[in-house]
Amino acid sequence: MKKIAVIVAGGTGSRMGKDIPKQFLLLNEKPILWYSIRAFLQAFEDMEIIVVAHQDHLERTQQIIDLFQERNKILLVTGGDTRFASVKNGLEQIHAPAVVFVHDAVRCLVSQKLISSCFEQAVEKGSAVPAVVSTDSIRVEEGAENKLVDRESVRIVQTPQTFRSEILLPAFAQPYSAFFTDEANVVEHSGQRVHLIEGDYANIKITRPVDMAIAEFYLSQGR
Ligand SMILES: Nc1ccn([C@@H]2O[C@H](COP(=O)(O)OP(=O)(O)OP(=O)(O)O)[C@@H](O)[C@H]2O)c(=O)n1
Ligand SMILES: C[C@](O)(CO)[C@H](O)COP(=O)(O)O
Repeated sequence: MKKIAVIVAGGTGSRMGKDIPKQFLLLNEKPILWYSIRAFLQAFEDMEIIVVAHQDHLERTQQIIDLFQERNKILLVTGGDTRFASVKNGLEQIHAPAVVFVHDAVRCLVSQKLISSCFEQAVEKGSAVPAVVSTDSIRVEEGAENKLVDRESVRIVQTPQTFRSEILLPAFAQPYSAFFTDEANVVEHSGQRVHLIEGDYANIKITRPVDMAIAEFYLSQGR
């Protein structure tokens, strides 16, 4: 079965508040995106990669791709205005049955173990979406009120969200909805069940400046 990682790097990083999108910020002298590409190249010999980049940063992204000897396995595609549109643009390049990993470029600490688990579970069950239990209490706001939610029933969802292509590609033919913040929602809305697997607390999404310090720490520990 073909293995294809769609690494979405088409965002602008508004919450990070830097001059360049966060996927190009350096950790130990290498851009965040570089670590995400490396993780998938290392996971499987036959991995193919589609990197989706913002139209204003195609050249910068290609320069990162060119750092890899395996650059012939990496295709660069232009992103869209939403994460959904960026993923869809990447998926349009897939023309044969495959296991497809959709991954946030900014989750650069993803482990080999998690990528392998996602693959095995997606082959068996059709989908594998990593998620962790919240370590904080959770409350929902309802108008002026708020109430506690049983946190054991809540999951914090990560990437790579991994699916067999025959499930994922038709789901992305649906018209865009603001609820489509990840692939799990898109697939579920298409009528398919989504299978959750155990995520990894270190697999953080670099979003705000504090996350850079956390990522630096993990890298110094050999991630
Ligand atoms: N139109 C978009 C928006 C997001 N992404 C990607 O989706 C991932 C997760 O999104 P997020 O962390 O929200 O990134 P940004 O949209 O860049 O950040 P912000 O919401 O703070 O602007 C990132 O790798 C981002 O580059 C994308 O490819 N295309
Ligand atoms: C896909 C995702 O990382 C799963 O947690 C998340 O939904 C991305 O959200 P964002 O608002 O685009 O950062």
